[in-house]
Amino acid sequence: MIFTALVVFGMVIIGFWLIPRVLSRTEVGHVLRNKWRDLEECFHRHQIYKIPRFNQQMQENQVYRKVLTYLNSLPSAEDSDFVNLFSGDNKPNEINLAIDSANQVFSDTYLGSRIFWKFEKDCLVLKMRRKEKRRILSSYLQHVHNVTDEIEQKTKEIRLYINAVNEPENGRWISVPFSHPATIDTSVLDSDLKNKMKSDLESFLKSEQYYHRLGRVWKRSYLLYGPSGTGKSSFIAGMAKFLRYDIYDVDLSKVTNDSDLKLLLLQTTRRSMIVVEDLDRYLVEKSTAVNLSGILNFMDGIISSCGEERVMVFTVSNKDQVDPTVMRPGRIDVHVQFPLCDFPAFKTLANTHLGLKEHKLFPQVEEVFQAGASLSPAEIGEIMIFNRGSPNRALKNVISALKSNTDTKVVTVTQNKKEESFRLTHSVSVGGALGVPSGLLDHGGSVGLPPRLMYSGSARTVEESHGSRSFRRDSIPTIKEFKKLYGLLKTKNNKEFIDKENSRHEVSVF
Ligand SMILES: Nc1ncnc2c1ncn2[C@@H]1O[C@H](COP(=O)(O)OP(=O)(O)OP(=O)(O)O)[C@@H](O)[C@H]1O
Ligand SMILES: [Mg+2]
Repeated sequence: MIFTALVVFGMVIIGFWLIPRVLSRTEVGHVLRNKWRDLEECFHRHQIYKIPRFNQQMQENQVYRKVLTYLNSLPSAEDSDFVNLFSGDNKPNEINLAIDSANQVFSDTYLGSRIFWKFEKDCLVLKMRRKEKRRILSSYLQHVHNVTDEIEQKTKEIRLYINAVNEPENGRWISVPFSHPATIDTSVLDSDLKNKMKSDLESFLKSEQYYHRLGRVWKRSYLLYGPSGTGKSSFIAGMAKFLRYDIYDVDLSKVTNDSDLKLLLLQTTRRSMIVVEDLDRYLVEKSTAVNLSGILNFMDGIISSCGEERVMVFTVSNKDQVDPTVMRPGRIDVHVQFPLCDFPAFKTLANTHLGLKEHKLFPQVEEVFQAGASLSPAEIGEIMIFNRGSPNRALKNVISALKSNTDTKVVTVTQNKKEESFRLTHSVSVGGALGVPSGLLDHGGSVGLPPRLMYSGSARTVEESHGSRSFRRDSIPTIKEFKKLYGLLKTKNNKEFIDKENSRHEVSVF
């Protein structure tokens, strides 16, 4: 008797333990759950909304597209009976899941209410309890819109827009997909600075209400300043990728007047980054038809309705040459300095470019840096890339390049006044706009300096000189002349940047 009672008791326990598990893991459980939900819904009156795929003009209904994106992101979509697999649009190796319209119902939960979606011929059907529609309908649709926006923002292809001269049929901008490999993390800069920049950008993205409460245009402006080859353009690429914003790269030399600049701004879209590179050069050389007030108005985004949700980025080599009104707080919100390479930055480059964490030549490199030598990260990076097959040779070449830089400086100090009047405003460049290389490597180079710097005659290699002598843009200077110029340039850059050592990697948020 006792034995039978124990057996029954054991079976009841096993039954209670086993049945829920079997039901939760088998098709039977799934079907039963669905049937129970259907039964539950039978006791409620429902409201039905239809979202047609096409409008009366047979154009795609944007709401339909958004809802479809939203439904694909729901966990119930992943668990549904049929799922389609597609390769990614931009990444063919990626496999994406997409819901199948075959007679399936997708359920969603919002503010405690259950909502059902299903496909019908060329439309999506939304079903919710009638008594709940007032409470949740509009905020649910807003929620769908927000989630979709976020997904689209994350997955959208970034484009680079360039202002063309007179292309009225296609608008003033022409665009290409932007696939620059640089990110904020790959920039060799102080990691604290990079984190500050990331959180600044992140907080900008979330600040719409804040800006509007203050009656301000929702935009933020950054000034990236530092000598050529210090990574400003690459950083812009990283910022755009971080924000997932399109880039509008304004070439001021192609802008015909102030109103043309306004027109360009009008034709940019929300969530974009407007970039003006080398602003100091345009202002000093007056090589643009836009005058200072035109640039100031452009920076202020006076046409507020078309200046919303924009990030503006300006780069300059020399901040001191820029009219202070351009940089007043509010017009430029954040200043970021891009310094020449120092020893810690060199070590990062050695690690990323050559895979070296330590090396017996590092103390020697440090010594040369301590003696005041410096090159841009671009110059050092080029030496490393060129010699990447032999880290030893790469380091030796970096040392000789740095030493020749210091030696030339010593010579420069003793040079007569006439030679000192050489002054380059924007002279050595290894990267074009947004880091697109502007010249081909010439492999005939010898020690240290990257061959491109030694031998390239590309337009940007020696761009301008002020003073008693000048090189034509297309002339190729002799190595001796070039080194002389190069040394003089570095003296100027070093002085500026050593003077500013205390404010190194400054981010000032006004
Ligand atoms: N701080 C850095 N971190 C990583 N890479 C860098 C850095 N500085 C320069 N480089 C590399 O050097 C090349 C040139 O850099 P970039 O064009 O961004 O410099 P820049 O400051 O914009 O120069 P310019 O003022 O001449 O336009 C790029 O390939 C970039 O990857
Ligand atoms: Mg640049």
